[in-house]
Amino acid sequence: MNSSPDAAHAPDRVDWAAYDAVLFDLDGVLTPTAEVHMRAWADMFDDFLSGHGGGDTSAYTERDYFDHVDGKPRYDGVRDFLASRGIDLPEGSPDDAPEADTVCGLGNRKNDAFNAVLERDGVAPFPGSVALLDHLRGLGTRLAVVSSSANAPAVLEAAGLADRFETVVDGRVASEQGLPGKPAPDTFLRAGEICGASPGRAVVVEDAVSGVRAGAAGGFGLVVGVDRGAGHDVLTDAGAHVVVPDLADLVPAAGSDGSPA
Ligand SMILES: O=P(O)(O)OC[C@H]1O[C@@H](O)[C@H](O)[C@@H](O)[C@@H]1O
Repeated sequence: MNSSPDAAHAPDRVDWAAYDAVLFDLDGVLTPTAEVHMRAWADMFDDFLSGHGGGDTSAYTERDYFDHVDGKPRYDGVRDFLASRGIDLPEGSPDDAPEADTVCGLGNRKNDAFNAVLERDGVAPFPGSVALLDHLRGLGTRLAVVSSSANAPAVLEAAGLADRFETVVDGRVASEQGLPGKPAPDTFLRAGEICGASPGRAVVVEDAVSGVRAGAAGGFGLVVGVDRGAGHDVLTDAGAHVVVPDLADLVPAAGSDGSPA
């Protein structure tokens, strides 16, 4: 990138050819599934809070999602939200039944709700994101998905995007390899390594504050925030160099960078 951060990071000036790899978050970046996660979390927490005695049981809001849950691995989201309300539940274990009032039980309850919607409605990717993927494929850029979700492979499959990426570092891979989840940078660093790109030559694309923080903490060459509700300024403050409402805004016009759009 050139020396002036503002000019260098203006959406129409992103020089994709300056990077070896682009590391995409999935839910809310490539597919509208962040909304499905959001709905499933809200249904589960509404139900839980209405029947719980201690701590702050006031209504769960969209702000709670963005501040405490968005972009984090499943049980981290449950734990961080409950902590924000002063509610202490036993951790339990991933095998817990969805009815169990444990951190894992609540996470599993939400996961069942998420999968029911995915199965019922399917998912279509954001057209602007597909346009950017097409552009990057034309440039030969190496592409990865870095998602906190253990459901990432199923979502990619359902969206018809499974064959677009060289690697998928998802929630399951992270726990198998002992990698801390977002906002720690480790999952992005791992994907960059697999794609043979140093952090300075890789781009992180994220819609969640926790994910943007991970990109900033990893020292990536460019951190793109996609504002699907977290807020432009919030994403900028978390460390995004560029914030756009849709990735179509980052697809250069045909021929402007020597490649087809
Ligand atoms: O699908 P899983 O494994 O429960 O992952 C949870 C998280 O996955 C992320 O990709 C979403 O953006 C989060 O907001 C969500 O809570």
